Parts: sequence; structure tokens; C-alpha cells
Amino acid sequence: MSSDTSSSTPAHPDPRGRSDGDVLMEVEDLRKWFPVASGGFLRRKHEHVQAVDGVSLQVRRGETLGLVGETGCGKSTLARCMIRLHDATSGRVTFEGQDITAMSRRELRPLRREIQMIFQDPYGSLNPRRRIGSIIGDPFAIHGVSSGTERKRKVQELMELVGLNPEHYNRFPAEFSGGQRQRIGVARALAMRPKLIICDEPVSALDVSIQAQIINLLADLQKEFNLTYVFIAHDLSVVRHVSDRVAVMYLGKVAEIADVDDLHERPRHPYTNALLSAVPVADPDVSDQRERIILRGDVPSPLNPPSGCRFHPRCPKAADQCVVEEPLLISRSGDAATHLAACHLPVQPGENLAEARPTLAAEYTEFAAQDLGNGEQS
Ligand SMILES: Nc1ncnc2c1ncn2[C@@H]1O[C@H](COP(=O)(O)OP(=O)(O)OP(=O)(O)O)[C@@H](O)[C@H]1O
Repeated sequence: MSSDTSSSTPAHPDPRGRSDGDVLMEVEDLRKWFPVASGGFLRRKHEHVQAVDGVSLQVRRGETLGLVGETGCGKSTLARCMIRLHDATSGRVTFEGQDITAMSRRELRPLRREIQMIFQDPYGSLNPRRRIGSIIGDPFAIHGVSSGTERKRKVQELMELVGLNPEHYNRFPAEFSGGQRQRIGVARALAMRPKLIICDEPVSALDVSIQAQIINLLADLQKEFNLTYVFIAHDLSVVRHVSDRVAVMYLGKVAEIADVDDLHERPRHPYTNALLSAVPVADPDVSDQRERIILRGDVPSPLNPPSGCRFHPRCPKAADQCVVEEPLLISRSGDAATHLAACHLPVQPGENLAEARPTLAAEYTEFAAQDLGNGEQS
């Protein structure tokens, strides 16, 4: 097996896929490490959860960028750094060219109107003791925009826009269904007419029948207000439906990023391949032909991530190079300039990873990890 690293397409002006297109937000080499203490009083160890570790990506104006990956891979932490709910450990986030990571809270305030977030949990993100009129009107109060009857009129307009009955202005969150509560969250996010909305698993907590309604609502609003979305989800089929581009995260890093159809038709990272192989297909013929790739083991701890490529202990293609050398996220030979993969041995068209045997290097790493585990227990 030969490495593909050296064959990254030289013809591309920038193998990191940067474009001169209209970039609304840029994330550059972003790290968010959470300090944690473990062990007893005498053997106290200070470690770091490497939740996000060196992520670079662009969000283009008017697009929906999907962000997928297994639980704990750092999607929400990245999203929170993008909106400065978390301060980054290092790296930069720029919004319309302004470095928001370096801004004081005061400088950040006007930008808070432009970047909003919709949260996963439509139950937990609304205060049950407040009426929805005042919840949706919060941004007007915070930013000192309109008051009294004018604010009420604006809130009722927002309610109508998201498909809520404006006459329900004085009701409490408990009087609404899950889907309606998520509409309240959408209305609140829209109040200041933001440019970017980060949707953190906005439909995961909803019944499947309601998910489509919320997704359609978000799509309609995007068209009407020229919104840009970062859409976080576990579910690749939801992401495919809503996204223009998709970034696949694994253990704090971007494994692959590409236009949505390109990613689905020609996934290059073995992790993306495995995720896609698990997506249900409606067509029984296609479904019968497809083999699911079963990944070995669990996602390793972000406290002590594997060396080299973080995916190597679970990768059916891993070779020695993958254990020692971290792959760059770049455009690989034969790929579009916008298709980037962080893999030394990208998947080739027609290659069947379900048949691939774990390589010696991967088996050795697993064996060594088990050995270490046993050693600690004894
Ligand atoms: N405040 C914190 N302190 C310590 N560790 C944290 C903190 N927040 C998140 N983490 C850890 O960082 C890693 C990434 O978490 P994050 O919530 O960003 O992942 P995620 O991909 O969004 O997962 P999910 O899909 O379950 O929400 C996890 O290991 C998580 O336990």
C-alpha cells in the first residue's frame, strides 16, 4: 500500500481548499482544551480534554455547512467557540474579517446580533416560568431595541413567521409541543436578523415526523433572509438533506470536508466511509448491495488521543505511517480543490473497506493499548 500524501494535487492553487469566495466566518487552527484534574490528593494529575484540536474551516455566506461526527467528537465545543460561548485555547475565529477570539465582551456585543444559536433541547433551552412573548423578545431587551407595544408587535410577527399562533404570546413553554418549542427557539434566534445561525442538533430531540417540518422551516427562512447556517447533527442523512458542504469530525479534528454530493459519492476518509455505510438507504437494491463497515472499538479518550492519525486504531486501512505521522487536511490526488481529507491512505473509488483486514500497525496499537490497560489494573 502506498501513501497518497505526496500526491496531493499540485495543480490546485491552495491544497488546503481555501477559496476567495465570500467567506462569512473563518476558523483557523482552533484549539479548545478543557483542563481536568484526576487521581487522588497525592497523585493528582492535571490533564486536558482535547475537545477541539487544530480545526480550520470556512463558512461561506448563504451556505449551510453540516458538521457531523459521533458523540464527543467536539462538534458542540467548536460551535460554542465560533459564537464565543467558549474562549478558545488557541487559534482564531474571524467573522466578516474581524477576529472575534481577540475581542473584549464589550466589543463582541454588536456581533452577538449577527451570530445566533439554536440549541438541541427545545425543552431545556426555554425557561419554563417565562411567557413565550418575553422569551422571544429577549434579544430586543438585551440589545435595547424597541419596547412596549412595538416590541410585542415585532414578537408576534416573528411568531407568525415561524408558524406559531401570535395569540399564544402569553402562554408558557409547557403549553407547547416539542416542535412548537423549537419554533420558539428559531423565532428567538431570528429576532435580531442575524447573518449566521449555528444550529446545534436542532431536530435530534424531535419525533421524526416533526423533524421535517423544522428543517423545512429553516430552509424557507434561509431563502427569505439570506441566512448562513452551520448545522450540527449525528445523522448524516439529515445533514445530506440540508447541507451544501459537510465537515466530518473525529476526536477533535476535521477528518474530511467537501461539497455534500462529492462527500457522499466519493468519500475519501475511511471514517466518512464507515459513517456513510451506516446510513439507511430507501432503495432496497442499493441497500442489498451495500455492506456496512463495522468499526472496531470505541472512540478513544480525548484526554489521551492516539498518536499520528487519531483514527488509526479503528481504521481498516491503517499502516505504520498512520501511527506516527499526523495527516494534513488537504485536497488529495484527483479530488476537487474543495474536497479535503486528512488521510495518508484515502479510500479509492470502488474500494470495499468492509472487506479490509485491520493492518498489523492497527492491531499492534490495539494490543499495546490492551496491554497497558491490563498493566494498570494489576
Ligand atoms: N466543559 C467541559 N469540561 C470538560 N470536558 C468537556 C467540557 N465540554 C465538553 N467536554 C468534552 O469535550 C469532548 C467534546 O464534547 P462535545 O460536547 O463538543 O462533543 P459533541 O461532538 O458535540 O458531542 P454530542 O454530539 O454528544 O453533543 C467530550 O469528550 C466532552 O466530554
